[in-house]
Amino acid sequence: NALVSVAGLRQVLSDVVAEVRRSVGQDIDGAEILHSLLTSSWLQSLLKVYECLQRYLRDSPAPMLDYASGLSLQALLSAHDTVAQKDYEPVLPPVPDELPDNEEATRIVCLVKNKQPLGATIKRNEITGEIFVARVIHGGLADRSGLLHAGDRIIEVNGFPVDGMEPEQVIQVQARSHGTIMFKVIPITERPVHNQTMLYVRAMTDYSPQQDPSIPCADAGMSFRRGDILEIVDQTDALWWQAKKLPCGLACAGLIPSANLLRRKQRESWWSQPYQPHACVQTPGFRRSVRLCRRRSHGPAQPTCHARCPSSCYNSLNTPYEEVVRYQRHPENAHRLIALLGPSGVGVNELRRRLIEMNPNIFQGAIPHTTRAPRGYEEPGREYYFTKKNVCPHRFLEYGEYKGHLYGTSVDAVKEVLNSGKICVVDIEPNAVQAVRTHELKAFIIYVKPPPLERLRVTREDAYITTNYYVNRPFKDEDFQEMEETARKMESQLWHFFDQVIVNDELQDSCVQLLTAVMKAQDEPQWVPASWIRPTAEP
Ligand SMILES: Nc1ncnc2c1ncn2[C@@H]1O[C@H](COP(=O)(O)OP(=O)(O)OP(=O)(O)O)[C@@H](O)[C@H]1O
Repeated sequence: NALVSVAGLRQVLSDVVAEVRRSVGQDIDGAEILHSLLTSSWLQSLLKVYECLQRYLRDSPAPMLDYASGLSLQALLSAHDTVAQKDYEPVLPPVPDELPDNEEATRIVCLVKNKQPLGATIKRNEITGEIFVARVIHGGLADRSGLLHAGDRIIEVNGFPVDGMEPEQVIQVQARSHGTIMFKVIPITERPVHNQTMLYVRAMTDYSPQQDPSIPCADAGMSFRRGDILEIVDQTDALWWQAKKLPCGLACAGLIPSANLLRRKQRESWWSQPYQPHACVQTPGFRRSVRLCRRRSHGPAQPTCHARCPSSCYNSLNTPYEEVVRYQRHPENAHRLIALLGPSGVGVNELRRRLIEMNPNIFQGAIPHTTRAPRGYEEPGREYYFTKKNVCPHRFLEYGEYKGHLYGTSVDAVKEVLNSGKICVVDIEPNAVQAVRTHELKAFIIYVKPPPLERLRVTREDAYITTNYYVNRPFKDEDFQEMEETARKMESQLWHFFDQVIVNDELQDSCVQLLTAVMKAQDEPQWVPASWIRPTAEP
């Protein structure tokens, strides 16, 4: 017995190795798999069995009584019979007697209905009136049965011939049945080859099947929000994909528009909307901090090196889904850039300053460039990099002008901190989001969100706001309202880029949350754009 079990165990372990190899081949993060594998309850149970067997081999226990082995065999057989005699619900109806002559061609499929939907959609051939299975939803009842396939022709449902019926009538027939439902089908002869590779995407837009009249079956649809991570499980249909939302609670997938279809829908709705002058978060959100003099200007927006639109307006029109992969920084690789973003006055600088103060050996800001002359106490490369040239030709994350001089944070300044082994923490404007989401900086973007108005009033009672004219004064209700308005705009345009959201209510709590998020970004697996890891991949 022990030998048989050891052989079985060996089989299970080699299956596990094969599974790990397959997953590694599919570019899943290795450490995460290993962790989930080692903590899985079944492996623990398996190891316990193994230990028992080892102990058995070592101690070679002998039965206390001669007839003990006979007794245990009897007990085993009796347990087997009890289980085998149990009636499992429900009883399936008998297979009909009169099968058509060409019985080879038909198949009787009985499915036991539970609370779940059937997980298949149907369509009618408008010329012949024949009813077909249009699609089988991945992980649904029909799919798990393995007996119904897209393209199967349905002849009867619960004994009712369905040819010529409207799809809605067929659905009514099946809805009336309780317990089991029987289909008579002519299976499709050539099933499409499923050549699925695992694909994960980040949704760059919101979608609701209930508001989409073009979806073949709204009940089979899946809604999602910008920023959600979706696992695409079926792309057979060019228009309607099947996907699951992660972290995955449901076994059953839902229908979502394919990238092409969604792009088309977005363009159509974009054209049909009344013209609005560019409504991106530009100047209203600009920080007032003196540091970079990115003052709120009352004139038109300052052009910046990265003056492209930061938000969904262009970006998500081209890429409604961004392909993502699981990425975990290797301890020897540079840290990910930590980019903080939030409406002016919310506390981005305060949080950044406190984080760096907590441990300046680990956290550091990037040193800005300026075209102004150094002051007496300033040392080049400490407060600023002093440059005579216009800062724009450098690769700048952002820059602005103050009293005729340019100030800016360059990609190189960020990289210098990262290359020194420290964690670089910067605060960015909305228009720098794209500039930090790159293969080389791999920014982890933290959005600092204002708490509700009543909490702002309480927590900011003794705080001071830096106004446009660099005057510190207590916060007023108008400041809070402006902060919330900017927050709304930022969220509506950039939500899908946020890796973490911190509501800056109690400052101490926010600092703890920030530190936790920063360490998580460096040490735990995260979803990142696939193009960061495979730079040659299509963006
Ligand atoms: N959670 C908080 N509770 C109380 N006061 C806070 C909190 N967060 C920030 N503050 C205070 O609010 C004021 C504005 O914060 P901070 O300067 O960090 O804003 P900011 O988001 O960087 O905006 P800007 O760059 O426009 O100044 C500061 O006086 C800061 O100490």
